[in-house]
Amino acid sequence: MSRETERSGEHADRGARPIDTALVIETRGLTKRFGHHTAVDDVDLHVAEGARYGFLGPNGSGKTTMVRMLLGLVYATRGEITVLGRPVPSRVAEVLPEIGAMVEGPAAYPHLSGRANLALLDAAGPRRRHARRRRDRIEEVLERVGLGAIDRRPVRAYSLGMRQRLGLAGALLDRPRLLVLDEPTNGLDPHGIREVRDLLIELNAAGTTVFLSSHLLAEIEALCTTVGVVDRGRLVLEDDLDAVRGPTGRLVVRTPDPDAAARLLGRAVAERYDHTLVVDAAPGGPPALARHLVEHGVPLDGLVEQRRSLEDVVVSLTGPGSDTSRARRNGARP
Ligand SMILES: Nc1ncnc2c1ncn2[C@@H]1O[C@H](COP(=O)(O)OP(=O)(O)OP(=O)(O)O)[C@@H](O)[C@H]1O
Repeated sequence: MSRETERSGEHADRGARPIDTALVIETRGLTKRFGHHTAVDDVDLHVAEGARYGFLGPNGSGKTTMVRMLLGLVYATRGEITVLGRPVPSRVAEVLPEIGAMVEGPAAYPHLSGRANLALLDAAGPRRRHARRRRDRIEEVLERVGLGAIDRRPVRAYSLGMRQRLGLAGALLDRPRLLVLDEPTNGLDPHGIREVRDLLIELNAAGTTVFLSSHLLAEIEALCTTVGVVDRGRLVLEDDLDAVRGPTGRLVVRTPDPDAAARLLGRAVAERYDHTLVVDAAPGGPPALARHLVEHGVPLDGLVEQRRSLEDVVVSLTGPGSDTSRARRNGARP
């Protein structure tokens, strides 16, 4: 799948294209304006069933607005949304029971305990009829998000990380087919971030499609299979992460004797640091270069294709955060 999006130009066939049922989220020409400001601008999003989709963009680029529209919490100015095969917002009530969501930080009653909050959520959800199993469901999701040991303290005494986990527990209550999470690791320490990542990978392996927004490139890179990059409301890239991080046409050579390697390879060496050389690829690829080096007595620790980093791609496609650039235009200090 490769869908580098057009920066301008309308999609003539947009209205005529049938809905792709392999997609759990699809938007066409989705636009949201707040007054004169366009927060989301003509976005065609494609989230495949089973994907871990990372919606990446700088602060103020429109991620939260997009997520809120997907859940029917904000109405679009223009465009169409289909989630799990149903149009949103007109039939959002039919799909919400299959979606676990956490938007703009977890919402909870601060004077109640985490368990009491989950019990209220559970009672309001589609499983409310199975009240006898409520306690088990709550313990199961608390365990999954690493809050199995919480006591009766009210949520107002929780750290931001604990609230985030509680929000995630709430999103998991109904074993959703689709998880929509806005900045799910906000406020977590590195240990917590890793736990949430492992949990999302585990849920995804069991069949849940994961859509998450983040401004954290490393988080998307470590977790996602597909990435959508948004910049000032526009989707500037949507592709599989493997394709985005495609080969650069160079090879990375690690050797205990970089001087000998550099002498042998001459002008093919594009960069050099410590025991690593970045070399223009020649015909035959890594095997031919490895043979050439070893035949000339250059010992090798490793030799791999160099791949573009997600960071390089994103920086080349995006500007500074839209809030920053707007502030600059208005003469304020960033
Ligand atoms: N209700 C609103 N009224 C007016 N402007 C809004 C409203 N909600 C969002 N915006 C503006 O729309 C733009 C996109 O905001 P949004 O919160 O969607 O961005 P974001 O990518 O989620 O940012 P962050 O990463 O900082 O949360 C911003 O410039 C924001 O100020």
